[in-house]
Amino acid sequence: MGVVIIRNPVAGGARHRSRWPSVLSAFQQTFDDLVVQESRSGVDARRLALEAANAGATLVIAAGGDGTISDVVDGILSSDRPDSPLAFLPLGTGSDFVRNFDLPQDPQVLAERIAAARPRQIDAARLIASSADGKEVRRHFVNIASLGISGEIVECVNAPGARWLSGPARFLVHSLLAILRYKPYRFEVLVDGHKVHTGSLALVAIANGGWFGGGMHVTPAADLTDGLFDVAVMREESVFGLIGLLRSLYSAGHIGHPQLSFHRGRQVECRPLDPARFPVEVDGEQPITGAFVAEILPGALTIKV
Ligand SMILES: Nc1ncnc2c1ncn2[C@@H]1O[C@H](COP(=O)(O)OP(=O)(O)OP(=O)(O)O)[C@@H](O)[C@H]1O
Repeated sequence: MGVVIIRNPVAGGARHRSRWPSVLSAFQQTFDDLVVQESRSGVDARRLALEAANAGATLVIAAGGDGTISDVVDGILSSDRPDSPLAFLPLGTGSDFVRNFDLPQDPQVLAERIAAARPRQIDAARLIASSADGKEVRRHFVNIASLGISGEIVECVNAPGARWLSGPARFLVHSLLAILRYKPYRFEVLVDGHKVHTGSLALVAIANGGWFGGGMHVTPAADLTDGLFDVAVMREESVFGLIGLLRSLYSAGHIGHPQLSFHRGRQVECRPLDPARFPVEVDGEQPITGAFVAEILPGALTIKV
């Protein structure tokens, strides 16, 4: 098996669907052994990636947004060939993870850059949580897991009834609604076994990459190769304070804010103090609910970009 593109045909909405034929043609000109597989769901994207890696794909290209990249990473790292190289073809709405790589927009230039790139290692991460029936759930992720208001926004943005709005408008509308309804969440955060917070807060971001929420530069010092999470804890409690804080994230103007602290570590544990209000998002999707432990996996993912 040669080069496999795993494409989410619904990622990025109509704008990306209309671009797809020209993008595909650019990749076909660069890779003569190209196979395209379309996912039917996130679970299906994970399965396709796992099967491609097990079948000996020389390169897996995730074509979609952050959710698709996350599912493909989970598939590759769960396969028998977790060192199978991965590249990205950004076709998502927010496409936050690829901001870490400064990729060219032109599909032909991107395809040539991927073909010429040397494989290298970056960190990935694993979440360990429990399902509703008490079974252990393990899930890889690659960008950011967060909880609090970000989890609530993702829940609303991804709801089937919200899809009538275009991606950016949907994100803006649901962010505003969630902020207007905002009441602080209560949980406990431990970094490498040390308690860094107990009680009310707005948001905790456990980051491998630097961006989430469609361009919010929440952890500007994050390094994909340092073997550590950057953890941002936001304690802001008022609605107006929160609006100001979230706005400042786009330009990384939140650094030094008195209600914010940053931590670094290999393992982060989050426990709800109020289990009914514990919204979690993982790379923009919601694969788990409830308490979890996140572990960094230094150099676990091989990329070619
Ligand atoms: N064929 C499909 N039909 C419907 N949903 C799919 C399909 N394939 C994957 N999905 C789901 O599509 C959702 C969105 O995917 P993705 O994150 O890649 O795009 P996006 O939301 O437009 O971009 P971003 O996350 O970067 O903002 C994910 O929840 C994934 O599980």
